[in-house]
Amino acid sequence: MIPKALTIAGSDSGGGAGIQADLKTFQELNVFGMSAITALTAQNTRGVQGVFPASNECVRQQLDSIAEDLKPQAIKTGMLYRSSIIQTVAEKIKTYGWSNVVVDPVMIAKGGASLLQKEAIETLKTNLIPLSTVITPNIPEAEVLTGMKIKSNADRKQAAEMLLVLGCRSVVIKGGHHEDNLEAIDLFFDGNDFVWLRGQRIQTRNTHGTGCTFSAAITAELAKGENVLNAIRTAKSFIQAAIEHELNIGSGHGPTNHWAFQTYRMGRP
Ligand SMILES: Nc1ncnc2c1ncn2[C@@H]1O[C@H](COP(=O)(O)OP(=O)(O)OP(=O)(O)O)[C@@H](O)[C@H]1O
Ligand SMILES: Cc1ncc(COP(=O)(O)O)c(N)n1
Repeated sequence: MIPKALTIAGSDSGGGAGIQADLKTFQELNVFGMSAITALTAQNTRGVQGVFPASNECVRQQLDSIAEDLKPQAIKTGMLYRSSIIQTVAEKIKTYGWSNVVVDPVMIAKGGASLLQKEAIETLKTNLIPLSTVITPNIPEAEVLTGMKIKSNADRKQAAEMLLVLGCRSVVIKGGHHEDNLEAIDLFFDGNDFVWLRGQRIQTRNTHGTGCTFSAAITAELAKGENVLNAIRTAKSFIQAAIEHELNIGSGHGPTNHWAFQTYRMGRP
């Protein structure tokens, strides 16, 4: 059986983040990729020049078309933009009984553009996060979702505990935004164990789409039947390779190298 994964996210015309990063990642991990697009963005490595959200009906129909014919073994959400799209997605996850749900609570693009309306944060917390197998906030997103400041490792553990109370089955709080100069360390928590996932921090500005790529890699591994922690370990290895073997495309924050994992590194750390 060919594993199939679905991404529900925004399109990045520049090809480094969003739907484009997700489908490239699925492909590299030998998973058939499908997409439901929540918004079109006019975007490049310099920033986001325009955001054009889809109608609820457009999102609904894409999800129905996929569900009626193609059963995804895992799904991820990225940019959802507004409350009513989150509600639509949550309803469809329940209607179709989709499991292995990865929620990347995308809020703000690197250049500062808002990819989620402020009033949608509550809907994300109450409607979507409780349906998720794992959520993958970066540190600023975890701060918004918990209302606490995250500085120390102890803070991050406390935030992970608070996020689990929202109803997700597990959480990984990514460390890309941490001030550590030597390592990029992510924290996994599933209610029992805290696991720190370490990687060498690469000094580069070519990190556009790291979060999307990381959560897409988790989704691809879940679609193949891997457990959550193994899926996250592979995703960490995938993103490490993609940042390390940079491409230098564009004049701003360039995309990561989605070929690198296949080319240079096949295993988990
Ligand atoms: N400079 C870096 N070197 C190595 N790994 C990194 C670097 N930056 C981020 N990572 C890793 O990439 C993954 C994504 O983390 P990050 O915190 O950057 O997510 P994000 O904020 O959602 O992405 P973005 O900043 O692109 O929006 C994590 O596994 C993180 O540890
Ligand atoms: C359509 C879209 N979705 C998400 C992101 C954030 O990307 P990331 O956090 O992976 O850099 C983005 N810039 N554009």
